[in-house]
Amino acid sequence: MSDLPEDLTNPELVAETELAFEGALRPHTLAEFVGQKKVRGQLELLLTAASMQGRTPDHILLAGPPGLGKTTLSMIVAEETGKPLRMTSGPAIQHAGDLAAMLSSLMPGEVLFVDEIHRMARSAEEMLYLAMEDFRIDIMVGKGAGATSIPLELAPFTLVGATTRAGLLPNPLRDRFGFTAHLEFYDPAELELVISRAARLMGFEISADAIQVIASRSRGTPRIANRLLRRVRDYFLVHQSVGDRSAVDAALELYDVDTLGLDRLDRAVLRGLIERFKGGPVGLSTLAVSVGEDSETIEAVVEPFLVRAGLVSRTPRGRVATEAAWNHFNLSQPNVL
Ligand SMILES: Nc1ncnc2c1ncn2[C@@H]1O[C@H](COP(=O)(O)OP(=O)(O)OP(=O)(O)O)[C@@H](O)[C@H]1O
Repeated sequence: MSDLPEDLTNPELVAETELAFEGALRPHTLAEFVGQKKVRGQLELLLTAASMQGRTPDHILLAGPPGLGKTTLSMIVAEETGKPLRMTSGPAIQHAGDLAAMLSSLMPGEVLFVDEIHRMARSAEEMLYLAMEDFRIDIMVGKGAGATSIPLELAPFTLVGATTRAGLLPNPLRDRFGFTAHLEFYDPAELELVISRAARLMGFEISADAIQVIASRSRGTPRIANRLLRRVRDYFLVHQSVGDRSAVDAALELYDVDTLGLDRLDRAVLRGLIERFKGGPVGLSTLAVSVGEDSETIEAVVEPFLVRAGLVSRTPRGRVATEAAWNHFNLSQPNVL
């Protein structure tokens, strides 16, 4: 059975039922997209220049933790260019043939979104280099000494790749993107805008200070903000409460969302760091093993927010719990000599 409080603040997990809800709240244009001012400006310039020259926009890599709007931005690129969008993901491309079939059926100008692009098969990656650069692929026919390659022209397309692990992409692939957008966690004021927009779309009243509380517990992530808002709306409905701060506090307490919005895994990592390793420094893989998770999840999903929240720092000797982390658990940091 799923543990609801844990799921609530995990931006990686998206239930089927949530997809329709997310779809309804997605902004459709760059102007509607809240926050990420720098990335918005960069994308706007890239898309406008391409449209002025009547060409397909350069390939775009969107890098950043889950739930910050990478899928949404890929949809916006398609909407802004007025072209169809084809969506797939790295794990779905396990053979070069899967990719060849998709690339050869693209319409001119189509936007191809590849989520988790760092998880694509190596053979497909190599095919993609040529496709991105020359809009061409080489199809191998036959086997062994008699094998020949037949070039196949492709319609020009824009690849939008999304990754939580830009560092894992091989250089030749990374270099073929005309632009890499690094999505940052949202600050509370931006999340307040995301939440008030979503509340408006969901058609319910909520006070400004209630919005503030939700924003402060959303881990800088719009997906979590929208999810908490949904639970708060349920609470308002069932308890027939007005959308004020005390009802929000009660709703979030019920779902065990702490004051910083930390989830079970965040807390396990922090507690492990403090209790088992006296606050560190400790290496990433040792820390991951101690909480029963793989290093990739800790590095890509858990750590970025803990670092950004000032709870963990990365040092050359390993991860260290900061004083704020000790304080969060009401523990006192031992004196470091
Ligand atoms: N800037 C934004 N303004 C308003 N809503 C946003 C914004 N960014 C994301 N959202 C909302 O947050 C939810 C998650 O966004 P999205 O699916 O684009 O994230 P993602 O980065 O692609 O996540 P993942 O990598 O896990 O697929 C969606 O419901 C979307 O509407």
